[in-house]
Amino acid sequence: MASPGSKKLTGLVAATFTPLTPEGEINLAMIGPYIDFLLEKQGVRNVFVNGTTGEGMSFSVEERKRLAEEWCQRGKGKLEQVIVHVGCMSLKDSQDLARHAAEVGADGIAVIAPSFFKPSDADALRQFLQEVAATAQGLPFYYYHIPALTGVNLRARDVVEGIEKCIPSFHGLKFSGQDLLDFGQCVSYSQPHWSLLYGMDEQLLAALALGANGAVGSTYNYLGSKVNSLLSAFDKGELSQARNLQFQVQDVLSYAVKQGFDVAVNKQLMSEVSGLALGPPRLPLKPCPHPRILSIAQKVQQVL
Ligand SMILES: CC(=O)N[C@@H]([C@@H](O)[C@H](O)[C@H](O)CO)[C@@H](O)CC(=O)C(=O)O
Repeated sequence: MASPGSKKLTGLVAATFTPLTPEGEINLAMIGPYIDFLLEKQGVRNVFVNGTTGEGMSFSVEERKRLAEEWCQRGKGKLEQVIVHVGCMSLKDSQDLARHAAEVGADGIAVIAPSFFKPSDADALRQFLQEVAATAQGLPFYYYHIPALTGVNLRARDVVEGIEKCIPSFHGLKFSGQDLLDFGQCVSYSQPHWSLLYGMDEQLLAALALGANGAVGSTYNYLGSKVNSLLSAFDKGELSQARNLQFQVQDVLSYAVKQGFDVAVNKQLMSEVSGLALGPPRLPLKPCPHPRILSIAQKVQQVL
């Protein structure tokens, strides 16, 4: 298990897809080859498991445990960090997953806002996060902000207000929102050991300019190498090169959106580009016709 003084999470973090068999069962055998692909072909050394891209909310607690365990075991000595998303509608399920993540050697956990019964204010959400974090004390904890999917439109800046008083293991946030005012205010409030991870791949450069330390996203599964170049151009102050690389990512994503882009399409795209058989999505997501995937994959190949 990671210690409180563990290495700060920076750089690219792939929000992983969950491999399924053609029959729709979790396919643990794909995780080893998936890790090798990320390391060898994308230069991506961190993963975010069971999140949105990984359809985490569509799996049972038992399935999520088996997935977390496999990613931690296979990633040991290879990946730098495995962050496990443990958010659920039920506080008890989240606590169970958080405890389990600590037991299997995750490097951190993240929690999304519950979205059926929504927290009425930032304090209610902080209390929910606190009760989850307390079951995995010492394991770095990240708040996962994704208002477009949760419908919880609390400002992240309000959520992190005084958060370390109730969550001593708080290490930062994964900000998957468009509101760069809110993101900037989180950065300016943050502590040096926090990681501010941005989650909208199409506008990462803007978040880097505001002080993001890294990024968690779905496209880093297959555009990781390209976006690593963007990060190093930005670090060297080569802004026009960084902008050019961001524009290429934007071209791919705006093309994909025009074709119809969701987690199911994205997963099939990853299978097509990587050659890894990741299988179908789980219902309610539905597979998409293959020609559409091929056309988006061609667009991806053009920028590689
Ligand atoms: C809504 C959504 O899926 N957002 C993605 C992005 O990486 C997104 O796919 C990308 O910016 C393209 O729109 C991530 O923020 C999600 C994520 O990190 C996760 O899987 O937990």
